[in-house]
Amino acid sequence: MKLQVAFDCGCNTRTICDCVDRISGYMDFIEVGTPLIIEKGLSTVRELRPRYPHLKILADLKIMDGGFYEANAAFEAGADIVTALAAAEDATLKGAVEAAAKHGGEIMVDTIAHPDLPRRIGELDAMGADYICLHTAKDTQGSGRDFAAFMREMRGFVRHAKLALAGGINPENIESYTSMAPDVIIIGEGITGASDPAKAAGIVREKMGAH
Ligand SMILES: O=C([C@H](O)CO)[C@H](O)[C@H](O)COP(=O)(O)O
Repeated sequence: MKLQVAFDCGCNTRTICDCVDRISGYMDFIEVGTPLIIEKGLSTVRELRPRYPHLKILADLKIMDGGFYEANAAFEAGADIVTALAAAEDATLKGAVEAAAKHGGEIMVDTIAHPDLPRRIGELDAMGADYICLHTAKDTQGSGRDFAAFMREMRGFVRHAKLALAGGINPENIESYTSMAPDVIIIGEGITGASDPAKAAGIVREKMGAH
């Protein structure tokens, strides 16, 4: 089980490096988050690439159109994994998968807000998504809904792709997610927003165990 740490709002290359330098022993993937890419483009990916050759870099583009072009740009900047949205057209997702094949990279398809996941997950698997991410949107995290239960139901539809889980996961609730045996656990604020990110990452890694 891999740990992806997401760097989103208010981050920049310096603050990411300050945090990664303290927690790199606990983590596997650096996520350059969507808000950061909207603010700074792909420059953060370019700056982080040479500094962390041992960590995978995921560019959270959440591609909705222009699949080949946008994914290709992120791989050229140095990303190992690029995200696209399950709600995109098949042609878009196939283009992103094609760009990944060109660069030896991978595509993570984010199912956020998709209305018919049981059907779409099967199609994503068939299109060659490397990862399928079940994702609770930041804007719904406080709604009181049991998102872990929904993910547990949906994870059964993922047959071939690696499974990633994201959205509101933290050191306190992580067992509800590790119990689904995902390939990747994605955590943003639960680590980056903690008063002691190294302590939070250590607890998370311990609870992820030897998986
Ligand atoms: O992808 C994300 C979100 O859509 C904002 O761009 C986050 O990186 C992901 O949800 C993980 O962040 P937390 O919910 O803070 O753990």
